[in-house]
Amino acid sequence: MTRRVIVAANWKMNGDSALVDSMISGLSDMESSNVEVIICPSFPYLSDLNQKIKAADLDNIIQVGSQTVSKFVGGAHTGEVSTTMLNDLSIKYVIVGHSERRSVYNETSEQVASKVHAVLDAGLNPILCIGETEAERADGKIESVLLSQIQPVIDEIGIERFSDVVISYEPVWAIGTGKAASSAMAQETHYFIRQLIAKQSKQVAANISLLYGGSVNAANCEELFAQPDIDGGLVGGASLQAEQFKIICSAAKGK
Ligand SMILES: O=C[C@H](O)COP(=O)(O)O
Repeated sequence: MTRRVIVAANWKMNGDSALVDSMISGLSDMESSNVEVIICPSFPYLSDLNQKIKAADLDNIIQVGSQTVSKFVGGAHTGEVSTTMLNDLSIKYVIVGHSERRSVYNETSEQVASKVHAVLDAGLNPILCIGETEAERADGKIESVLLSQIQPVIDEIGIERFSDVVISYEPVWAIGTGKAASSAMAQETHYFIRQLIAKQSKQVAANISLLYGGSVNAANCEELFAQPDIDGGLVGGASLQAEQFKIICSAAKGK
């Protein structure tokens, strides 16, 4: 796949039917652009949001994504949701390996790799989250941590398919803290990620989309998205307000 500009909203375990409605009305004047806009609500709202996006004629601008998925295709897995079910609801994107899934639900990089594989095999688009903790950064382990999160996925799906993966670099210390990485710091890490992939395929490194996540807001998005190796963002808290989210999506236009 070729390099794309993407702004994705991760609502996490926030929101309700009222948020779906207020988001549709707040984003109703959004215009088509080079930016792929994705909204990822919790499972119960996927279908409602998708249908309302279509009804509002926004489906050529906004797509819907899931926040996680099972690596299994079906069967006795209580509480899980499969890629087949997401396809049935016409969901196009899946966030995989968010740091909250890794730390709270103990998802390993190998399990994350299996999920990415399942997502690709189902014809869906994975957004693979990677990022170091504050302690890992302080210990100078950023590069080894990122490699340990990326390599199992490449080993699982092969380097050629890796360009179909969207990566979101989210330093854990920047998530939900209001302390975003500086644009220079984020660019430096994105450049490192692209070089790391280039060692295995220059073409994949050039084509892969690298998003930044972690306290992106209306005030810092422009500077972050102006960086050459940042292709958009994965936005948590600021995506719960249509006006802020629109500003963030606009900042990615023309990249
Ligand atoms: O998936 C989104 C990230 O975890 C960022 O969340 P945040 O924008 O609330 O810091």
